[in-house]
Amino acid sequence: MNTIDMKHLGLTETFIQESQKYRDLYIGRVSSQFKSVYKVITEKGELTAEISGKFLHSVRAMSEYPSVGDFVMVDRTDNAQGNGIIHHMLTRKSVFARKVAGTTSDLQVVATNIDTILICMSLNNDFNLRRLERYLSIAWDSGATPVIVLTKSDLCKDLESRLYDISLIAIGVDILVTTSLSDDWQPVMKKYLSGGQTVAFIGSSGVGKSTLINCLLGHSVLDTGGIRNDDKGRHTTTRRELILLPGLGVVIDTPGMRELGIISANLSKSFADIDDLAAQCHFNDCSHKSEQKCAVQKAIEDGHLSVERLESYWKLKKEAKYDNLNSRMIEKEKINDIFGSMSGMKNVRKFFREQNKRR
Ligand SMILES: Nc1nc2c(ncn2[C@@H]2O[C@H](COP(=O)(O)OP(=O)(O)OP(=O)(O)O)[C@@H](O)[C@H]2O)c(=O)[nH]1
Ligand SMILES: [Zn+2]
Repeated sequence: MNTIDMKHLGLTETFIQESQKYRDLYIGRVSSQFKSVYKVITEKGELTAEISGKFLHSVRAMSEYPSVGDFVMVDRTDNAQGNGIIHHMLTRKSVFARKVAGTTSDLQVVATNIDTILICMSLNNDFNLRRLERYLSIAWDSGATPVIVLTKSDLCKDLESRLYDISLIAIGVDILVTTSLSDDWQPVMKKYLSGGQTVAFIGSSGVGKSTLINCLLGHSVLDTGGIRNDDKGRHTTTRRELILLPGLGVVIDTPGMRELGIISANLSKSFADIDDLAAQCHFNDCSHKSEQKCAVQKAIEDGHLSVERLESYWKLKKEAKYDNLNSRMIEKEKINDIFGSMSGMKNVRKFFREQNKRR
């Protein structure tokens, strides 16, 4: 088995230091999770592992279970003597969570320890500024840094005006223009992956996320919207969720990142312009609808702010009803909501097991 350079897998000094608390264990990174079975990459390769009983009992909230991207302490580096046991999880630097479809209150950690979220939007029919605002809000909330990746530039005739429109809503965010017909964009994108950094791609189906990942890899690991793989491909149905780019870093590509349901959003960053205006309204609790001396309405009248952007802000605000909390805090709130009145952790564990069954 090849040895893996753990630095390229995202292992930083901070994680190494924290790991030193745990003797006789090895550091690994979770590459996939299916029910209670994890795949963990260590320096010796990938192994199958499960959580120790003690870990299970120490868990206080669902978000404390390991997810794809987490660094964990595991008791072995291969499966020669059976499944590994995960004893601890190292402190996360970012958390990407979403609400579980069909329920109003569950929040699920989708992926962790992402440095950069590459928000993909195609320059042809998928182009939609309101959707971009939504993705930016989600990305900022996770603790990772968003970058806008505009795809399929070969299909776009008015790039200049699109870039201008985006510059008005994506304050302080890098923008990258790509097309699968050339690889001019690759050096810039690789900047976000160098030195073992972790990126994740989000964006609507069909915008070209898999195509970009395959281009970066130089070969095809992911099915794209085109022709299906050959027979070999069909049998290897479990898709890779954590992809190591040799000499660079890590791409996280989990189904959860692709199916963004209702969101947890940080609007103070993605709509900083509206917040700044609101601070100038005459009334502290101005709703920017019909109040006198409303700076937001004034900006609309003066043409400095579009009605669509304000409506998008309201819509997201309503959707993300816990709008002042970030994902991590919401996770805690949810647990309190769900289990506060019941008999504690027994229920949390039961809930987690049922969650697993449902997946
Ligand atoms: N013209 C053009 N087509 C592209 C480009 N990038 C991708 N495509 C095509 O767009 C289609 C969808 O690409 P995918 O990479 O599968 O899209 P995806 O975002 O991974 O889609 P999901 O897996 O559904 O999330 C495929 O037919 C690609 O060949 C591009 O730069 N230009
Ligand atoms: Zn106002």
